[in-house]
Amino acid sequence: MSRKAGLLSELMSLQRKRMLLLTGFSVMLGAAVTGQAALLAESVQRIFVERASLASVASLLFALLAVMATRALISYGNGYVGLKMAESAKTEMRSQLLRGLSDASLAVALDGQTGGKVSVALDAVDEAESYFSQYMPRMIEGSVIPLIILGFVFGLHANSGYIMLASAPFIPLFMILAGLNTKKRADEKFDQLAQFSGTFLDSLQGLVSLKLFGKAARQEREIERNSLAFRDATMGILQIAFTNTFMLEIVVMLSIGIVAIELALQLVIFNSITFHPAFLVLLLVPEFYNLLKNTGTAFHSGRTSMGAIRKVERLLKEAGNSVDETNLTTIQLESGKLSIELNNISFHYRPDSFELQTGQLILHPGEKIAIVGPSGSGKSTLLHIVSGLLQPSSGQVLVNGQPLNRTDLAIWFNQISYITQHPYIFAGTLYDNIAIGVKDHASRAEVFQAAEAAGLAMLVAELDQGYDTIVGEGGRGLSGGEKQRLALARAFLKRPSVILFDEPTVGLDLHTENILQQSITALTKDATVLTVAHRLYTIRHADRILFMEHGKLADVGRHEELLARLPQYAEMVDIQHRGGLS
Ligand SMILES: Nc1ncnc2c1ncn2[C@@H]1O[C@H](COP(=O)(O)OP(=O)(O)OP(=O)(O)O)[C@@H](O)[C@H]1O
Repeated sequence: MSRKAGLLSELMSLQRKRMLLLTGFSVMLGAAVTGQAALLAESVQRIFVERASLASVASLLFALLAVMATRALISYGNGYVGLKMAESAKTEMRSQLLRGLSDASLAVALDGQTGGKVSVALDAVDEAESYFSQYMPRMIEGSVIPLIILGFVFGLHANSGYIMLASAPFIPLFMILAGLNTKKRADEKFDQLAQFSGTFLDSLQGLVSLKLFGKAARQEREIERNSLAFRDATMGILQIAFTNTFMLEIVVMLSIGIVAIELALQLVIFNSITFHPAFLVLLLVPEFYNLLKNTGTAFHSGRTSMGAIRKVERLLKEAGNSVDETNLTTIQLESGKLSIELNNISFHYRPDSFELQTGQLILHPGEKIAIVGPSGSGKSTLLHIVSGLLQPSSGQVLVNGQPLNRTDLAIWFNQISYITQHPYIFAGTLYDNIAIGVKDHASRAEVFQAAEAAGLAMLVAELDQGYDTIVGEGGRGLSGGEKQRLALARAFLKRPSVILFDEPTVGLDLHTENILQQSITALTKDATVLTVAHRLYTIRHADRILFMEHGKLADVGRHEELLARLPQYAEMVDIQHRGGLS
């Protein structure tokens, strides 16, 4: 769905039927309110004024009871529809967020604080609930029932009707004045909450580093500062709410008082009205103002919710409009050897910063390509572009001659494996962590086979619970080499046509490196491979080497060719030969 119309109107358009239902309920509620007052006034008139026997008014009292029960039932129905509206709006917002964030490019995913995004997806969406469960039902009630009551009162006693008509606009006026301020404060509140959540998660994740650098106390103060700012923003909103309620109460009490005095004067001094209609009007007046007052209170919480909805909308905008995956897929890929063409790609993270430029380059099917170059020259960025995680600013990636669009990514991801230096291990069993390598279900035997091929069998044998050992956050830790092997096992299970690989530079002993190398050779046998290479072994055995410098491809060729013609390359190889000491 288009986001041009705004998230709120998008959400409201999904609620049309329920809004109609609420309007119907409100009309019925208006009839019940006036009916209840009429029956009550009639009962009082008969029992206390006309001194009728209880038996003669029994049917009247039963009717009154029935109307009261119906009113309660309709109110319940109103609340239920409101909750259903809130439920579906929250589901819609969360699924849009989930889609938006998972479809977002890597650059967007890395932008901003994770904790802030989590807070928007959880807290802001929850806060948006009252717009649908409170604000909308009260607003509909407030625009239907008071009109019914007013019409009824005008029929009974026009003067009271005029007083109600003259005083009623003060309530929406207060609502609007307070609401304008609430909207701004609600925006501030959610900014504070997102900042607080972001800093909190960031600090938790980096707790070890903070402690080691003796900065834990400083971070504690930062969290405290953020939390106090959030408290102040919340208290500011509550202050407005209390002032608003106080002002509304005064307006309501004054208005009821004026109508009551006017009725008393007409009844006692001018004798221009009888007890029955006067009492009926007196019963209806508080109903009228209470409804308007409830609308005022709901208006306040509605404005707070709008702030939350805007926060969700902003995050959705940042994530980029989620791609509608239906029928947009154009690329046709079959497993096997795939060629990749980089067609004059340029990319920058931000304007006026580092820029990657590839020129024209074809990676042939089954070719083993190594990317080398100084730190910061753009090797990982190039890998991210080829993987589809980053979208080029201009130029195209072509796979088997077909341009790779954002909509094709699901198909493309099915064909590739990207093994980074720090593979992510999810909280779960070792088995599940390997099994995510395939889109469809993999048999246990296939998972075991993949683990064995990746050299994980020895580790599994040492674990009490074997493949069912919980790893990742909160589970058993894994070493750098073990994580790499786990990532390789995922790839073995997937058997991709293209493998993108970011070799770890440090930390692996020769034995582990040997096991990994054997696994990698077996895995990459038939695939097209693009490796950010640090090991001399990989570089030497590559079919071609891309040498990158300042974001550009400085040269492309075989090891011997580059040694002969590119001094920077020769120097790099020399340093590697001397064990990295220069
Ligand atoms: N998310 C980002 N936002 C902005 N700039 C970035 C981002 N990621 C990387 N860069 C910058 O882009 C440039 C290339 O980074 P990249 O990680 O591709 O280099 P690299 O050659 O892989 O480096 P290394 O060998 O040290 O891993 C660097 O100047 C880096 O600071």
